[in-house]
Amino acid sequence: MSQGLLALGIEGLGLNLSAANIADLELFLQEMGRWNQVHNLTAIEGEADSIQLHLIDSIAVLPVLRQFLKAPNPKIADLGSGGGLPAIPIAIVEPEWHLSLIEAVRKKTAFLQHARGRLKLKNINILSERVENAAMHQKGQFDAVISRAFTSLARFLELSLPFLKPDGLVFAMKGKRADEEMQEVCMSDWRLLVDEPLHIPNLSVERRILVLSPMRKSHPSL
Ligand SMILES: C[S@@+](CC[C@H](N)C(=O)[O-])C[C@H]1O[C@@H](n2cnc3c(N)ncnc32)[C@H](O)[C@@H]1O
Repeated sequence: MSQGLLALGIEGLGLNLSAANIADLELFLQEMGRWNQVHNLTAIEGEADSIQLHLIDSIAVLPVLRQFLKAPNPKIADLGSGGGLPAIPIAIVEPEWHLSLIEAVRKKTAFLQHARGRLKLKNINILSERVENAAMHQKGQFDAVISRAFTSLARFLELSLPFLKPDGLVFAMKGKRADEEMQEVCMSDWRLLVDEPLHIPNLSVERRILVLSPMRKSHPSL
């Protein structure tokens, strides 16, 4: 087992990760690093540990997801998945959950397909298209929609709505602009269930998770 993620304090998240989980997370990081050099998948640069910190950031939301997603095999859509964050780390740690990764840029979805094969992940599905398009053929199918660094909160909520089952929830991973972004959301359309700070070991920037449910319980065109 590599010391990389352990040294960065991944165990401090209290997720009870197995040795196999950590090995798979490390393998994902290696593959991402390798593809990044050639294909410039992410804008992540600089300090050697930065990709690891993005991964830890992605799984720090798991306690909140576990608290709300009680069905045995919840279906989750990750909008604007990029190089697979947060969906791939979540899929590694929660093999019974089903994740659909929606990403418009083909070189990114080529990497996601590669990672799926390399990690033998049977619980992810990759949609190489725009979210707006995927919404038309995936209506009302998801227990949850999540995103990280995708778009403004108001736009994310608007794009999420068609994907949600009647009791579906939206999980927004946000930074310090969350309050500003909340101002743009029409709160007669959405109920804010959770707004919690996330503590990410070794990451000083502010992280928050917002959980919202739509007031209108199903999409009008369902
Ligand atoms: C800043 S990246 C974040 C990627 C990843 N979620 C992360 O946290 O590293 C935003 C991603 O959203 C994708 N994207 C933006 N608008 C999109 C749309 N309408 N449909 C699908 N993907 C989109 C971009 O191609 C890009 O990969």
